Amino acid sequence: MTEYNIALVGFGGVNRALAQLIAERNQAWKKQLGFSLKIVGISDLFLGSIVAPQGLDAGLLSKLPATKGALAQLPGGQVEALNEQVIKDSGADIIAEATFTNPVDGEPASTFCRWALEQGKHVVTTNKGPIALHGAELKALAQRNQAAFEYEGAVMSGTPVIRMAKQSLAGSELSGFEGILNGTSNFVLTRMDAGLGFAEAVAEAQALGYAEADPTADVEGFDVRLKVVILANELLGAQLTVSDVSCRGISGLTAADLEQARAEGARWKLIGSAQRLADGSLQASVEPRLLPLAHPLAGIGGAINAVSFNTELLGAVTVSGPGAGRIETAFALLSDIIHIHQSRTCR
Ligand SMILES: NC(=O)C1=CN([C@@H]2O[C@H](COP(=O)(O)OP(=O)(O)OC[C@H]3O[C@@H](n4cnc5c(N)ncnc54)[C@H](O)[C@@H]3O)[C@@H](O)[C@H]2O)C=CC1
Ligand SMILES: N[C@@H](CC=O)C(=O)O
Repeated sequence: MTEYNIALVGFGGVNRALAQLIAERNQAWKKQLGFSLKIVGISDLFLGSIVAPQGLDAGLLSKLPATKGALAQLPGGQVEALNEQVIKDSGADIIAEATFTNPVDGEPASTFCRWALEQGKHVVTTNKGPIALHGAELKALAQRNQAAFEYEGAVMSGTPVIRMAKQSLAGSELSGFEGILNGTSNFVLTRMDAGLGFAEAVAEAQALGYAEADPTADVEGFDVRLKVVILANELLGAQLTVSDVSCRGISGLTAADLEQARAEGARWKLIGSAQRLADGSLQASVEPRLLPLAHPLAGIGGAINAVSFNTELLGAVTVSGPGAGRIETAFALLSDIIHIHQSRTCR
């Protein structure tokens, strides 16, 4: 039975939910999955940091008060976020990186990934910045150091999309995709349809742990733009950058627009898409689209997301499931760890 030492970088909603899952399920994982996880370090900008090669109590951690420097209350804990020390010196085999997504340059999360990969430590991350903005470099670094770099949760949270499409749609001649790829904006549109104001709906999405630290990224489409870049580069062999994807969010939609759509038997949805054109070029966009109710994406409500892959051999293949949520996204980290474990033990 394998025990992986894991360090958590960023201890907000997602990594705290991972600690909760470890506390509740580690024993069951030994039997079901053939491994368990020991938390040997945590760092967080707000909570501080701790290195504990002997292992930390995941149950206690998942209930740590969300107060400034709270990790300093634990023996050996510090008020400062000593990210580099936690990544390099905690004895971690795996770094779970879940700090803020920076949609402009992907930092400092990309540097956290580099520190880990340079030392041959595996990285699992839900952060979209490093993959969308530095994906090729980080994948090459991982390969050079025989480390895994996994990021299933970066698109559609714990709903299997990236690995599923890469593995199971290989050979199907994928030509593009369109999808609802942001839980917050879809939740906001659904709540506005039920009569809530825009700001109240955004506040609800924040309270439920769906929104980015700055929800502008959700409602202006910047988050979906990163996801379109990730999917296009992973699945369509593209080398897109964010500037290749036109982007408009939902902040311009009013209650009157939604009401008019209802009257016309349609719904507004924020759609991210990329399509390979006949000349081989790729057209990619993020924009609100008015969908007739019969459209497969029109009925997707709340924080649920869905993506339809266009393939030559199967036609459209649509995957739907949670697009955001703390436990849902922590599951994505678990699925990355399972993938790492299986790749190394089932050769
Ligand atoms: N919450 C969700 O539903 C999903 C989140 N994600 C991504 O996962 C990541 C984490 O999400 P959440 O946990 O919800 O966010 P969060 O905002 O709850 O937590 C992020 C944590 O990272 C810490 N942090 C920020 N910068 C840091 C730095 N430089 N050094 C150390 N710690 C730092 C913050 O103090 C905060 O506690 C984000 O990148 C987000 O975009 C991806 C899919 C779904
Ligand atoms: N804020 C994002 C979280 C997942 O990427 C969303 O709402 O989809």
